[in-house]
Amino acid sequence: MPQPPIRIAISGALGRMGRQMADAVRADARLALAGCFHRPGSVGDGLVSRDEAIAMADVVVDFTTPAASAELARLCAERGGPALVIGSTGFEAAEIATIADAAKAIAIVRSGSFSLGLNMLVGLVEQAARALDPDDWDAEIFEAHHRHKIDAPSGTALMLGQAVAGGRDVRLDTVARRVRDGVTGARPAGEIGFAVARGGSIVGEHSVSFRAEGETVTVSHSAGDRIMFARGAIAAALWVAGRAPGEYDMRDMLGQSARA
Ligand SMILES: NC(=O)C1=CN([C@@H]2O[C@H](COP(=O)(O)OP(=O)(O)OC[C@H]3O[C@@H](n4cnc5c(N)ncnc54)[C@H](OP(=O)(O)O)[C@@H]3O)[C@@H](O)[C@H]2O)C=CC1
Ligand SMILES: O=C(O)C1=N[C@H](C(=O)O)C[C@H](O)C1
Repeated sequence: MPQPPIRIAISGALGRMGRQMADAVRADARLALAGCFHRPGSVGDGLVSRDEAIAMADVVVDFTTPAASAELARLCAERGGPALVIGSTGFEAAEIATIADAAKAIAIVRSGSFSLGLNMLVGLVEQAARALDPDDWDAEIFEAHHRHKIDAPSGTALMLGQAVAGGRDVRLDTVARRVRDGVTGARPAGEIGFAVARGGSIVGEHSVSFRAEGETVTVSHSAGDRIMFARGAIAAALWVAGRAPGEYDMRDMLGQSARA
């Protein structure tokens, strides 16, 4: 029996990822575009209101801002659905708490990267971090993005940082060095460092280096086109439709959750 298409609403539809998502959904026979919405009050250009889009959808896919995503999660939870796929990055703790609370009522997949390749790399990074003694091997994460990006380090860089911290059985926030400037002192063992570049139209470059006396191990991921983020978000939407309430990530979806 052919399944009816999953109805997808797109939040932030006029953004870089929103436009990619709308094209990808239109091109996918398993999906129907339930409605595209932008900021509240923004209509025309094929847009509907947020309320209309939510009412028509099985899943909302959201690439906007942390504040907009948290508000959307609260709203969907209040109504008992639809499910959510959140790709926004740069969250504060309070916004993460709002999303966690909403996930008690609806299913939410949230990831700093919907790239399948990147999520595979996260597993490799965790494995390397587990194998390489932090007293000898310094972990440093580098990311580069286009000039329009507003948050740093990127959501992906923070995922990679979590993977290093997870492999070392430490909490990232206790060892992360997100910025260096001035006389910083020598590098403490166990620190996880972040470096950031912004410019031009770079879609997304990430690398993790482990450096010891006399040798370096580097793994990296290079994004050439936003379409693969859209394809990953579609895979997440198909996976989360009709799923029990809870907060999920790409690794749950790929069957390799490392969560305690
Ligand atoms: N997880 C992943 O795989 C990926 C994540 N991202 C993340 O997704 C987010 C969006 O990225 P990108 O598309 O490049 O950014 P854009 O700025 O191009 O798009 C975001 C859009 O959201 C709109 N917006 C703001 N507030 C609301 C609201 N309350 N309701 C609906 N729409 C709203 C913005 O409108 P306005 O222009 O008027 O401000 C903007 O058009 C970022 O956090 C980015 O880091 C990006 C790529 C992949
Ligand atoms: O803002 C972007 O463009 C991207 N954001 C995500 C992030 O913060 O890691 C994913 C991707 O790198 C593109």
